[in-house]
Amino acid sequence: MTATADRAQAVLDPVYWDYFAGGAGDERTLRANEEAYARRRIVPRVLRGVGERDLRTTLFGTELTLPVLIAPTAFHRLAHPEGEAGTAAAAAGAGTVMVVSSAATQPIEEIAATGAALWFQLYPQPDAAFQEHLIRRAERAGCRALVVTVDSPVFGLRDRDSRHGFTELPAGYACENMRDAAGRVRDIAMDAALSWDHVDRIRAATDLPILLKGVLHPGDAELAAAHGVAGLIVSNHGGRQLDGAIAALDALPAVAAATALPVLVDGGVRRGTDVLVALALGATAVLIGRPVVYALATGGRRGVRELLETVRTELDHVLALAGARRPADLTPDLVA
Ligand SMILES: Cc1cc2nc3c(=O)[nH]c(=O)nc-3n(C[C@H](O)[C@H](O)[C@H](O)COP(=O)(O)O)c2cc1C
Ligand SMILES: O=C(O)C(=O)c1ccccc1
Repeated sequence: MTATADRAQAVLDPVYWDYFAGGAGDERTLRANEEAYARRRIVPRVLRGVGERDLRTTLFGTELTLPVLIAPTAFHRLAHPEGEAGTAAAAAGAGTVMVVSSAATQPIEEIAATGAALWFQLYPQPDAAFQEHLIRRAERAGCRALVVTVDSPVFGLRDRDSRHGFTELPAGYACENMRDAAGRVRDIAMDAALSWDHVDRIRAATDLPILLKGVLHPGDAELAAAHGVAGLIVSNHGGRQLDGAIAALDALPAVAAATALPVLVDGGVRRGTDVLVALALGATAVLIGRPVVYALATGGRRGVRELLETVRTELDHVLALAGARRPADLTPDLVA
């Protein structure tokens, strides 16, 4: 991953690089996410007659060819002119799901035209009518799930962006999926007053499965199930929100133990071994954020496809070495 990050830094405007790469505060949580994987050691099983591996995973009725999704990240056109549609084309080619950010810089309909299986990420909006408008649009575009980000009651304080004065998209770019019924782009509202009532409201507004993204506490995992949520994403927003928050991987086991819902995790997943460790510790699948943006910046859709194929090859390989035929064979005893 380091090589791609370095190449991305070399091609990107330094302001955009810092936006993509950076985190909140002292970036402790940003670092902790990767360090948590680096700390784990795999305890492989031998002579299991594994044979050909099978990486397929089904999530809410969609079959993925590998248990690795594309995390929602903002502003893909700042990374590469192909933008979100380039990323989606790679997801389609690889046979996985792209979660499209609320802050995508292309219309969801254009992203969907690539044929990719899409989920739509939603910042819960205090204006109920506007929120319902956004949900309808995502549904009509064919999105198969809603990912409701709950770790952002306020926007994270990111020193790198403050230093650059990077507060909004440059001219010629817009959050195309934040248009209201009159076609005007609205700012993404973050609202610390939001509560579980709001989750209930979103649920009442759609039949799509709802995942909550940004859950770290097992108590919230229990509440989520009680509120009819379909799945969870254990995440600290890639260290961009609450600096000092627990590493995503460290939070995973307790969240997975607290609920029967499918639990996904993101933050710091860089290699096939990381995917193996996350699945062994209770995840049904993982999502990848920054590496996708870096691959898009350096190679457009082909770059992102290459990244996904590399992760697939690595995961297939380490499953064989650890004595597992399929993701479901991975259990916590395989990780020390
Ligand atoms: C540049 C950037 C933009 C992001 N934008 C969003 C967003 O719009 N919505 C969201 O829910 N998460 C967003 N995230 C968080 C990612 O979905 C994900 O949680 C995180 O990047 C995973 O960590 P990783 O980058 O270490 O893989 C963003 C992350 C980055 C790096
Ligand atoms: O930068 C982010 O992490 C992010 O989530 C976001 C939220 C709103 C607008 C743009 C990006």
